[in-house]
Amino acid sequence: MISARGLRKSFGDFEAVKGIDVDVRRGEAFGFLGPNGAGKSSTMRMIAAVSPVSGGELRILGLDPATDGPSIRGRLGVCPQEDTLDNELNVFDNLYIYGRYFGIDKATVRERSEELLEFVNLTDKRRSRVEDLSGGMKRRLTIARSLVNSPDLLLLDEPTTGLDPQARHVLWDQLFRLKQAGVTLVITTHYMDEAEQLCDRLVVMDKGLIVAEGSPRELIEHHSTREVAELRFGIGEHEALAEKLADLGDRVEVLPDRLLVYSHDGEEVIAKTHERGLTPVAVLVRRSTLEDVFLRLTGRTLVD
Ligand SMILES: Nc1ncnc2c1ncn2[C@@H]1O[C@H](COP(=O)(O)OP(=O)(O)OP(=O)(O)O)[C@@H](O)[C@H]1O
Repeated sequence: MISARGLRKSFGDFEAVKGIDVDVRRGEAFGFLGPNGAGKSSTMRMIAAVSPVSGGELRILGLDPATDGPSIRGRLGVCPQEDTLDNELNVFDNLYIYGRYFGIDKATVRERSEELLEFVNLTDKRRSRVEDLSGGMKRRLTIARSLVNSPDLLLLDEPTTGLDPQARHVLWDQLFRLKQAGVTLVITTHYMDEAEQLCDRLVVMDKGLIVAEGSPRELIEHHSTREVAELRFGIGEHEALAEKLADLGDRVEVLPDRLLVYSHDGEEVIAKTHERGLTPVAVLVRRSTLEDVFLRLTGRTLVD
């Protein structure tokens, strides 16, 4: 569905994407995970054929965005980071008018709009004004709109940024159902839980480069330990204590408010910490996540 080789994007002298290789296969959910400024949106806009490639090769659905932009755009669904719904129109007309832009006939687009409203649970809001919708409803309507032309490939740029936890879960559920229906999903996100929930495969991006690639499970197995013991001591104590606890795990990370000890047995780390006469204010043992992978690879947290 997508093939990129040495793909680059520059803005003047600044290189936002510094030569990346990506392959997205039909039917998978593929993610770009990285912090703000990693180059995810710049990559996504090139894939959406709305931003010219600065270097390297890019094929979308086997087509070249430089010469086949209109054909590519007609076959994609795009859900941009910012909502771009038409506030002047009601919910139904946002779908209907958008569908008509694609040249779909009136009866088909009407039927399709009704189906999509049903799919995103907005049927009872069909005559509401867009500005009266909650943030989660607006996102769902944007996703419905991006599906009006029945795309094979759906691009979602930060689909749940700014939504509350419940609205995020509703949206994940809908994206999961789309994937089951055979739609290929490409998602950018800086939420590691979103990447873990939705993506079959992902690339971790940082500063315009891909720093790792694989399924969430592969990335975690390869770059982290099974468990992490989180130890919270008094403010300012973490740096010095990290040295004292360094031998308890594969490695220790110092965050401003806690120590992370990476080990296959987190409970043992905590027991040994107490044996050494150290008493953390709070402890937690958890499984490694993609956040730990990112920290390992870049030395920073995703939400910096
Ligand atoms: N039109 C532009 N002109 C100049 N610089 C840009 C432009 N668009 C993006 N950039 C810069 O390119 C870098 C990558 O931005 P990009 O939006 O691709 O990152 P991102 O990973 O999607 O982050 P975000 O989640 O904040 O969108 C940033 O440093 C950004 O300031």
